[in-house]
Amino acid sequence: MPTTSEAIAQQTRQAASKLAVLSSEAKNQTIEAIAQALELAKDDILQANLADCHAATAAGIAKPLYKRLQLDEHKLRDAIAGVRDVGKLEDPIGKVQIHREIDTGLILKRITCPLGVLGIIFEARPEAAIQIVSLAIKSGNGVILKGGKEALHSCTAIVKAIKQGLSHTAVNPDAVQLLTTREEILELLQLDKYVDLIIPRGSNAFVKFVQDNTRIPVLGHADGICHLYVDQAADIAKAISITVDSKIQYPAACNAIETLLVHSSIAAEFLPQVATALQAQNVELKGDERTIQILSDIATATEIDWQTEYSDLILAIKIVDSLNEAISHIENYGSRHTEAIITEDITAAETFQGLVNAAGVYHNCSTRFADGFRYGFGAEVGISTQQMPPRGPVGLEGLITYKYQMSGNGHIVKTYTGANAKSFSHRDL
Ligand SMILES: NC(=O)C1=CN([C@@H]2O[C@H](COP(=O)(O)OP(=O)(O)OC[C@H]3O[C@@H](n4cnc5c(N)ncnc54)[C@H](OP(=O)(O)O)[C@@H]3O)[C@@H](O)[C@H]2O)C=CC1
Ligand SMILES: N[C@@H](CCC(=O)OP(=O)(O)O)C(=O)O
Repeated sequence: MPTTSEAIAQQTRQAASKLAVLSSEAKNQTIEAIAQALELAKDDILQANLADCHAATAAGIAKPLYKRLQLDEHKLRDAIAGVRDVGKLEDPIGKVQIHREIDTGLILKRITCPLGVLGIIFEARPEAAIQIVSLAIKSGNGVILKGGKEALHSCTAIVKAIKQGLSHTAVNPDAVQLLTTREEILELLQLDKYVDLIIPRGSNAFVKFVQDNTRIPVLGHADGICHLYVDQAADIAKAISITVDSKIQYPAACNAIETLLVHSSIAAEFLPQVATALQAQNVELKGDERTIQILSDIATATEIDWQTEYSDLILAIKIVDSLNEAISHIENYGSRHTEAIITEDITAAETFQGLVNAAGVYHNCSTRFADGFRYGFGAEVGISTQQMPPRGPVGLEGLITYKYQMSGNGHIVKTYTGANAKSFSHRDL
């Protein structure tokens, strides 16, 4: 007797195999139908989100996490616009990457194709479900979603609307599914027969837990312990504005900074100004001993602070004596997500961007740019923090694979071996 999750995964697999061979036009019509269905269900979705927000408030959710959970009319409108943006992107499926004559009449092609079925577990951020589904459909994949428990009603209303939209298209609504409990996730992890990729968006511990408990390939989207290093050659005005944006523009996002590293030769001038700007936005500051000598009214940062992703209006500050010291701090405590340097010294910027090992290494701009929409990918499934590709914001390209197609006319390998071996032509067509 299959478990509920197994039955769901089986249905998703069947629906996905049909979706995989749909034309670009049919997929784009489907994406438009999803956008329209979400618009039609707008009131239900916003109502469901209100219920989630009330429950989360009663449970004492932290303010930045509340903002992440909240789906107002503007956020929903932007998410629906994002669906249509994905529709406008080039179809990533069926692209011929290699077209080669191996010998006369023997032709090799490498062609992009969908992965199959994706299992995506994400935090309590309802619009993520919308972004993920649009990318999954455009890349020809079925998708099984599981959102954070605080977003249960919102995700249920969103997926209901999406399925409603799909019911008028060439795509079977079974291609998109929602799981709602942790127990179902544990079952999902065992379903390597039906699921081709698991993407866990969550803490390092959760991503590791998933990796340790499944044979399905895992694309980890883990912690963002992001740093901003203000170099001795920084432009102070730029440094202040970028620090404030990187911290407060969306503090619960994984690409917000948690630690500010400041070169000692600029610290006395920079720190009081940046502290005023950050404190005006209610950011709580913590500093190492040298920082506290300049900013006497802030708390002391300890070893734990360098390891912490606050996801909140809190920032740890450390003074360093060199670019190398900043790089080595990031090497020790960074999570390979997004790291930035503020400097007018091009050599320092190049050294930082060359040596820091992270998915994003930025110069003179905010870490908050780490985002699929801002990179021009239309949307993102999340931000991969693993070393192997896909790395950073994952868009359509991260959801496809390829296959080799070969066509001959009775060709056999024996012809190309032994004393009278024929040579391959290996001619790109
Ligand atoms: N790189 C990226 O793209 C992203 C990274 N993150 C990172 O995730 C971290 C925490 O985010 P947060 O919102 O608290 O997310 P959590 O790690 O608490 O939860 C994320 C999802 O994982 C599920 N989950 C967590 N633990 C388990 C478990 N043991 N078994 C089954 N399911 C589980 C949750 O389910 P349930 O809610 O039901 O418990 C939820 O659906 C932060 O470090 C953040 O930076 C977050 C989003 C994107
Ligand atoms: N790319 C997103 C942040 C990535 C993300 O999903 O973060 P999170 O808020 O932890 O869910 C953004 O810039 O808003």
